[in-house]
Amino acid sequence: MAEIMPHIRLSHSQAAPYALLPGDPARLDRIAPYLSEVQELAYNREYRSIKGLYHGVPVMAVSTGIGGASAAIAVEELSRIGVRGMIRIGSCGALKKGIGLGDLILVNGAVRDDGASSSYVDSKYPAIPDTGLLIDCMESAKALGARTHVGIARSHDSFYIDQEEEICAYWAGKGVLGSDMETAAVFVTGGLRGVKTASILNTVVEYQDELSEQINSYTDGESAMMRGEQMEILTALEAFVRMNQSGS
Ligand SMILES: O=P(O)(O)O[C@H]1O[C@H](CO)[C@@H](O)[C@H]1O
Ligand SMILES: O=c1cc[nH]c(=O)[nH]1
Repeated sequence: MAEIMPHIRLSHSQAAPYALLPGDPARLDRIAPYLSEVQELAYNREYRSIKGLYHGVPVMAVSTGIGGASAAIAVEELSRIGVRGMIRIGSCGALKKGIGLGDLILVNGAVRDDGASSSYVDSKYPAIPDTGLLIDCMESAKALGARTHVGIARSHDSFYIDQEEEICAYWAGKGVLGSDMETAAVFVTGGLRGVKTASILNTVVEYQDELSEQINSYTDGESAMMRGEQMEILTALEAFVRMNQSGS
């Protein structure tokens, strides 16, 4: 019998070549309408998974929970069952004025301020996406008319440390566009395991706005943030179509 991975609770026979990686399991409900022949696969801890077709291309969506540690487990176990392309579709806080709610950040490198990527490899190893998959994302976002910014994100492990504001100001001063918690771990584990990865982040907090207030209004269906989420889902799905067409 095919080996079932201990955390995602999936085996090789259930895999698709491509996977969307949202943090939040609830985001799968908003991905499913874009797919046909949708199957619910598994739900263990933070790892919920579905599979379907997007324009005939088999795609999974697997939630990774909050933080690099659980995201790295997802990348590991998905690569072991044969997934070759993974795109994180997450939310982020902007670190630059002018990046508005619902704008997408297409990450071309991540500051490794998380613990998980450091457990894997020395911090001199770069947290970068697959170049071809990033280009596929950039072209897809442009074709869809999404508001995008291409640049660096900072992946961190906690919202609530005492120096949070100073740390954000420091990285903003270095030209970093936004903060999330998983991109660095996804890029580093993907790079080490030979998986093509990318990360698209939907802005849910503008720079220097009140964090908890905006995260609380994130589920408002009418909001720019929800349109941003729809755009990141479609951008990633279209990028997988391009990746599939190029045979990579
Ligand atoms: O919206 P998701 O993908 O969960 O991503 C962001 O939201 C969570 C924090 O609120 C962290 O996981 C962060 O990276
Ligand atoms: O500011 C934010 C918002 C979402 N996710 C983060 O990691 N930071």
